Amino acid sequence: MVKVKETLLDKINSPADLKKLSTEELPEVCKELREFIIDAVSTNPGHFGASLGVVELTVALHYVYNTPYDLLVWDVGHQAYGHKILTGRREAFDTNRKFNGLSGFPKRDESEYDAFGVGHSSTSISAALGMAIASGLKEEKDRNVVAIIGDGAMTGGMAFEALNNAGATKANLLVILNDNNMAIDPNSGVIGQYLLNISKSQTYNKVKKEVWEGLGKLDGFGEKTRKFIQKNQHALKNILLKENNLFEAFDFRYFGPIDGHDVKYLAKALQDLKKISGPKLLHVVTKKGKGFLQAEKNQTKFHAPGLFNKETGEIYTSGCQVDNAHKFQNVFGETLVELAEKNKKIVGITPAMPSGCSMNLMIAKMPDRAFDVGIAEQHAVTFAAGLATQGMVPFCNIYSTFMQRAYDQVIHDVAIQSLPVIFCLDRGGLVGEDGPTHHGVFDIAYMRTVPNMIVCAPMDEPDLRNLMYTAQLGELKQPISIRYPRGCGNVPDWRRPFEKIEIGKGRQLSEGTDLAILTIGKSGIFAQDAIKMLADENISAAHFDLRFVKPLDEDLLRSVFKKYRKILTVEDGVIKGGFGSAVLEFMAENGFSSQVKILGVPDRFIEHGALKELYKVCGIDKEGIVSAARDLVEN
Ligand SMILES: Cc1ncc(C[n+]2csc(CCOP(=O)(O)OP(=O)(O)O)c2C)c(N)n1
Ligand SMILES: CC(=O)[C@@H](O)[C@H](O)COP(=O)(O)O
Ligand SMILES: [Mg+2]
Repeated sequence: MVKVKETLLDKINSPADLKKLSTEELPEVCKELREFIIDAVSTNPGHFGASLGVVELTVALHYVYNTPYDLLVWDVGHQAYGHKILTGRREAFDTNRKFNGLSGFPKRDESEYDAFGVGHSSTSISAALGMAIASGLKEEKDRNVVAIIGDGAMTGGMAFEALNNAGATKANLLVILNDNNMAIDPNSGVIGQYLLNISKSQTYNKVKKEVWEGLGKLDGFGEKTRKFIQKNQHALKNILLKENNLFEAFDFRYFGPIDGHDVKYLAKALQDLKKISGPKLLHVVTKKGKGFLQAEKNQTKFHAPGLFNKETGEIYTSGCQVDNAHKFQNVFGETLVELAEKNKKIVGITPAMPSGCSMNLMIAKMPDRAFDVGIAEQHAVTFAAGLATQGMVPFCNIYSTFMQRAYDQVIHDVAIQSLPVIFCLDRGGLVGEDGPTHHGVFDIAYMRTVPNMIVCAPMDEPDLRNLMYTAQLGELKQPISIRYPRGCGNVPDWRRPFEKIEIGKGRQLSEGTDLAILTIGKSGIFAQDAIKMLADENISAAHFDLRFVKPLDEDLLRSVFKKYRKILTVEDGVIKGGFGSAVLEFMAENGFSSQVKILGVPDRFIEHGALKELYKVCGIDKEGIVSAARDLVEN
C-alpha cells in the first residue's frame, strides 16, 4: 500500500493545532485548505466562491484569535466552509448540507466555534455588538469579538443600523469587511464603488500610508507604536479624515485596505488590531473564487455552482425531472419581460437576487425599468410602494424567506394604503439543502393575515404566467402575493397564450367520491400522483386546486363541504395559520363539520437535506398524501 504523506491540514483537528504551526507554514495550510474545499464542493454541491475567497482570512483568524472563547461571527455564513473544516468538522465535511449532516451555514448547536446562527444577510455586526457589549458587562476584558461581513452584506440596512449603534459605544468589536466587490451578482448601488474608490484612491491611501509609516508601519507594530496610537487616537482620526471615510464617520477606527490573500500579513495585522480597543473596521480586499480560475472568472455561476468538474471547471447542470420543463424562476423572468414589453408601466425590483429569480432577463433588456436594489428587502418593498403610488406596476420579486425581513413594509407601506404592488415570492415552500434559514414556509401564513392582500400560489407554470398576467391588467386595487417554489415545473409547453384568472376562483381537477383533497400551489402535483396511487387501492379522491388562499373560493368550498365528509388539505408551508387553517376557519364560520386533516410543515424548524427527504419528513410527498388519505377514509 502506498503511504500518503500526512499534510499540514491532516494535523489540524482544531484551531489549537493550527496555532502550533509557524507563520511560515500558513501559506501551505491555505493551499491545502483551498484544495480541500475544491475537492469537497465539486463532488458535494454547496456555496463555493465565497469560501475560496476567505481561505487566508479564515486561517489568519483562527491562528490569531483564541476561538471559541474569542467569538467569530460570519455574515450570511456561506463563506464559512474553511472555518468549519478548521474547527473539527473536516472528517464530516462530506455530509455538508445533506440530511442529518453538517449545515451549510454556521449553527450554534453544531459547534461551539459557531458563535451565531446565520443564513440571512447583514446580521453579523448587530450580533457581534451584542456579544461585545455582553463581554464588557461581564468584565471579560480578554475576549475579542469579530464580525466578518462581505461588501454585499454591507449594502443591507441592518449593517448600517449596527454601525450607527456600535460607533457610539466603546465595545471591543472588530468588523472585518471582506471586500471582493461582488455579491451573488455584481454588487449593486454605490457602496461597492465607494469601497473600490477607497481601495484605489491614491490621495487617501498616500495620507494613510504616510501616517502608518510615521508610526512605524503595521508590521513593525511594537509596544511603542501601540502606546503612541493610543495616546494620539484623536489626532490619528483627524489625520485619516473622518469626512473622507464612511466608517470613520461612524466613529469606527478604519484600517486597510489590505491584501486578503497574504495570510502572513493578515495574521500580523490581526495580531496588532487585538491590541487596539473600541470599535474598529479592517478593510480586506479579496477575490471571490480565489484559486479556482473558472470561479474567479465567472463569480456568479460559481457562487453555488452545483456539481462541477474540478479539472475543467465544467458545471454539470442537472436539468428538470420532466424533459424540457423549466425552472419556475425562468418562467417568471421570461413572462415578466413578455408582459413588460407590452405594458410600459411595469417595473421590476429585486433585492440582490437578479440571477436567482431571473429578473436579470429584464435588467438586461430594460435596464431603466428593472432594479437590483442591493440586499435591501425592506427598501425593495417600500420602493415598490412608492412606484405604485405613481401608477407604475411594480413586480417586486423577493425570495419567500427573505421577505420575512420586510413584513412591516408589506403591512405599513403597501397594505394599509392598499397599493397594487405585485409581490412574486420565489422559493416558496421547502428549499432543500439551505435548510431552516431559507425554507420559504411562512409566507402563506404571514401574508394571509394582512388585510387587503390577495394571496395565491400557482400549481404549475401556465398558472404562474396567468396570475402574473392577471395581476398587471390594472384591475386590482390592492396588493397581491404570488408564491411559487424553487426548482422546476412539469409543463414543458408553458408558453401558452395568456388567460385572465378570476381572483378568488379555484378549480376542480378530478372527480372522486371518498374524500376531497384540497391543495394550494405545487402540492397539487403531488396530490395528482397520490390520487392515481389511491385509485389502485380503490380509494376515490376528488382534487380541488384552490389557487387562492385569500380570498378563498367560498362557493367551491361550500360545495365541497356539502358533498364530502372527509377532507384533506395539502400545502408546502406551515400548518399553523396556513392554507389548511383558512379552510378550517371557513368550515367553522359556515357551520360545516367534515373531518379535516391538514398536511403541511409541522410546528418546528425543518432541517436541511434533499427536497425529497424533507417532503417525506413533513408527509407532504405523494406517499404522505396517500397515507393520510387512507387513514382519513378508514377512520
Ligand atoms: C436577507 C438576505 N437577502 C439575500 C440573501 C442572499 N444572499 C446570500 S449571499 C448574498 C451576497 C452576499 O455578498 P457578500 O456579502 O459580498 O458576500 P460574498 O458572497 O461576496 O462573499 C446574497 C444576496 C441573503 N442570504 N439574505
Ligand atoms: C446564501 C444564500 O442566501 C444564497 O446563496 C442562497 O443559498 C441562494 O439560494 P438559491 O440556490 O435557491 O438561489
Ligand atoms: Mg462580496
